[in-house]
Amino acid sequence: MADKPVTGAGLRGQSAGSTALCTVGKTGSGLTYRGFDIKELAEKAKFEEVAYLLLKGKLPNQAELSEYISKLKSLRGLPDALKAVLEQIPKDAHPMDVMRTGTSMLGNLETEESFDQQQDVSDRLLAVLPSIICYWYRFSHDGVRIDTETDDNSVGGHFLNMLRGKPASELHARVMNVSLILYAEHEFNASTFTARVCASTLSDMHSCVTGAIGSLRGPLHGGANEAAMAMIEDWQSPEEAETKILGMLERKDKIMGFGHAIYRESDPRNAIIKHWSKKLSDDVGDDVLYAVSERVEAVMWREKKLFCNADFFHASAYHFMDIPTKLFTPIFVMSRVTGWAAHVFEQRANNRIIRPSADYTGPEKSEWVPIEARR
Ligand SMILES: CC(=O)SCCNC(=O)CCNC(=O)[C@H](O)C(C)(C)COP(=O)(O)OP(=O)(O)OC[C@H]1O[C@@H](n2cnc3c(N)ncnc32)[C@H](O)[C@@H]1OP(=O)(O)O
Ligand SMILES: O=C([O-])CC(=O)C(=O)O
Repeated sequence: MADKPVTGAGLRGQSAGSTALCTVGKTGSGLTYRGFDIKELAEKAKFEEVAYLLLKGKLPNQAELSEYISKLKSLRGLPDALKAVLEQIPKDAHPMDVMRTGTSMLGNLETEESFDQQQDVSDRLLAVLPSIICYWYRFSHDGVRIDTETDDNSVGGHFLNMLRGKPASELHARVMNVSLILYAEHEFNASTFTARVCASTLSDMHSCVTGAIGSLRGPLHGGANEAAMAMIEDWQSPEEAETKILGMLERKDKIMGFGHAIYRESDPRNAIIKHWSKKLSDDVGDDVLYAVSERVEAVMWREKKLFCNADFFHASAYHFMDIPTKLFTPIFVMSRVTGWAAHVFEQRANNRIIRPSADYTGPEKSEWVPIEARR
């Protein structure tokens, strides 16, 4: 794909500030968090280690990591007033709306009174977001009030345990760990930029994260993993998938899970999650969905030179783990909250209110007409 022209549309290609957190597509396809390559992090790190790296600025040593994991485990409980709110939200609500409301309610109950509290407030959010979504999901769908204080060390294992009422297998906990690492941070993407704009007014952390959740919800951003699943789930064979995709391209439909605003050649997270999707496909004895996904990938590249972004093979990977499709994007929130919070810290540390200009396209001069004379 050729380089994109730098135009005002979507602020594409324009620098909107600086960050020490992440590089995206520097070599056309690379991704680093504080200088660490995503491939190495996905292979060697725990998600909690990556969260520490983003939020505290360095990799933890063993003692620091153990202490951090214990801290996060101790922060998983939900206040009664928050449970009461979650119990009011209907079963057919969008789970991203539940995440947004849960975060906002927490901001009423545990308000960030001073920026000195920002680390603790962020750790609390990281620890409690899985509890928020699972408490609501299990109450509204299964009629049970779950205990959100499980003994799992990992955020991913904890999430799966609450969702299913039993500890996750080693394979599933491993895939969740990788997935949360892949989604944790991505420079000035739409939701992170939302958080930074909010932070630039010197607002509180819960407002920044609530706004970011709203931005992530859309299908052009985090909502694409769910939209990709909805697209591929009915296709019974690679041949059917190819016919359907060609029809969609003919109609100029957007294919969810493909393309990216920054990467030009590939999204480095795709090969990683694709590898785990294949392992899960073998694990469940699938002989349709993975093959369908691979064919969609091949057709999109052949026809449009469009590559899978992080979301496409996440769809099949989560599906193979029996995670309901509507919970896919909330998992993204459980991870990206680390990146959002770290960007809020950065914004606060070197702040100027973010307020760009617009090119005016309205009328030069409008004549006032009294209301009774208007048609
Ligand atoms: C975790 C994330 O948030 S990753 C992104 C998740 N989002 C998706 O998967 C949604 C599908 N993808 C898209 O809508 C886009 O690729 C975006 C939003 C990710 C990036 O948007 P842009 O930067 O505006 O795309 P870009 O400039 O590369 O588009 C170039 C051309 O390819 C087309 N294109 C880009 N992505 C797709 C796609 N997924 N399906 C079909 N055509 C596409 C565009 O329509 C555009 O064509 P045009 O010039 O005729 O209008
Ligand atoms: O960077 C972007 O535009 C979208 C995003 O958040 C990601 O790919 O993880």
